[in-house]
Amino acid sequence: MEKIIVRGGKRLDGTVKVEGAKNAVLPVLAATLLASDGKSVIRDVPTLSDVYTINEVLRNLNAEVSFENNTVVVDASRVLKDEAPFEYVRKMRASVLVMGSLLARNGRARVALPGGCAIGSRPIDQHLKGFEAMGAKVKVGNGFIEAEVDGRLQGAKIYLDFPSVGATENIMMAATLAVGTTIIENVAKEPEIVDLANFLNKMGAKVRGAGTGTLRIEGVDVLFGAEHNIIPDRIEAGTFMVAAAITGGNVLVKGAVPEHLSSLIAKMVEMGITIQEEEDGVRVIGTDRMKAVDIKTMPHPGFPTDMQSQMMALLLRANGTSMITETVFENRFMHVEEFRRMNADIKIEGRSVILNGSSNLQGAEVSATDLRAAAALVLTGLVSEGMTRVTELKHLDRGYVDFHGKLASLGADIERINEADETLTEVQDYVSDMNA
Ligand SMILES: CC(=O)N[C@H]1[C@@H](OP(=O)(O)OP(=O)(O)OC[C@H]2O[C@@H](n3ccc(=O)[nH]c3=O)[C@H](O)[C@@H]2O)O[C@H](CO)[C@@H](O)[C@@H]1O
Ligand SMILES: C=C(OP(=O)(O)O)C(=O)O
Repeated sequence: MEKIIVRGGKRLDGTVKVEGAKNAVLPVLAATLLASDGKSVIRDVPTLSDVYTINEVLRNLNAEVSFENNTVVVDASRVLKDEAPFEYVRKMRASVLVMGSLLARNGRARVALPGGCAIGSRPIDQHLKGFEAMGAKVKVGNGFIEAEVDGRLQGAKIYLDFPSVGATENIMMAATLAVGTTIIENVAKEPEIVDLANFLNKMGAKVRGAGTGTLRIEGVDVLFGAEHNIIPDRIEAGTFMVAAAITGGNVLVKGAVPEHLSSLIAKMVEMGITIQEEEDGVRVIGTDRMKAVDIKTMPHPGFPTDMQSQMMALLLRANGTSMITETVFENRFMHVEEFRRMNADIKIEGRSVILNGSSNLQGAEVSATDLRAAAALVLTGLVSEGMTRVTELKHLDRGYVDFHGKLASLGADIERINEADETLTEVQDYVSDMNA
């Protein structure tokens, strides 16, 4: 088993570069299936396990896929299969994003039902409601969802009950090849939605309104492969901004786009942290006197749920009591128990967490419950007394490239080891304690 080992107490200093966004590249790669003519070339693709998984899903559907030097090339011009099996959906829920493309391209899609996951039950009823409104018949059975349409999908007016990111993306992709115009109301406004719409338009689609609450998609007859650069990962950027602040350091997060991070920046400034927008990124200068603040996660441009656990780590170092309310996912507080193992003064009250910033954090062996929790536990380790070991790194690898290496380059005392190497580390620590 692999572990990250962090020893607390180092201030971070230097520059760290952000990768392309996981949550932008996954729908963009799903959208490459819409091109029946020409290859798509997608650049700035991070080497994450989720990217390898979606590439496998595409190959399994009969697309030709290569991934080298952060560039994925997809040729989806052959006849595509229409089934995404459970082995992929189980690994990565975003596999359901191929459904809209397959339905539009083949008139049929069969995708394994995603189960629940560590952050809630995560139904996909809004995706299916959209497909049905466009004329598809949807059946659920034997662990699969099947959607089928006689001929082509038809443009429709669809209202989402909640601005779901995945439903907005899946319905948008399906609507690009529908007959007539589709209007989707109450859609998600995340930067990743805008990135997907930009890519679809480069393929020949007619998508308007991305980034606002309403999308208008005029269907076209055919889409072509296109070239695209993925936007920087605002959640990875935010995670390094917190890393800088939590250690009282001074770090330039290169590639961070301030407009994508406005709610996080506002909260960090409210805490007394200095944030400077520079030409090529965002600089964070920490302080020893951070103020407690309240946070409520919301769809974009509200505070992102994907930054909730990292912010929790940061608030454990602020002066006073903070409250964090999670409104996007029903159960995204699994990391709270792990923080308690690190001596955090923190409790769950319904959909909120109340935490006391004067906690005397102590290193412990903790287990990551999802990818952001993994990052947050490492961040807490950076400021805890003694050694923290973080396990279940498969979660971390879904969303962060070389997380420990990047933190080490900023001065953190951190390493990633196999369990077998740990005995060696313990012996080395014992020897250095004896010599001290
Ligand atoms: C790959 C990707 O981009 N993942 C992001 C995406 O996930 P994802 O697209 O799954 O998130 P959604 O915005 O769809 O989900 C938000 C909430 O809506 C609910 N819901 C969603 C769809 C539906 O049909 N019915 C329904 O009830 C979900 O259970 C959840 O409680 O947006 C989330 C919210 O910003 C982020 O945390 C994820 O990192
Ligand atoms: C929850 C996340 O991702 P996913 O939707 O892929 O599980 C995330 O990126 O924090």
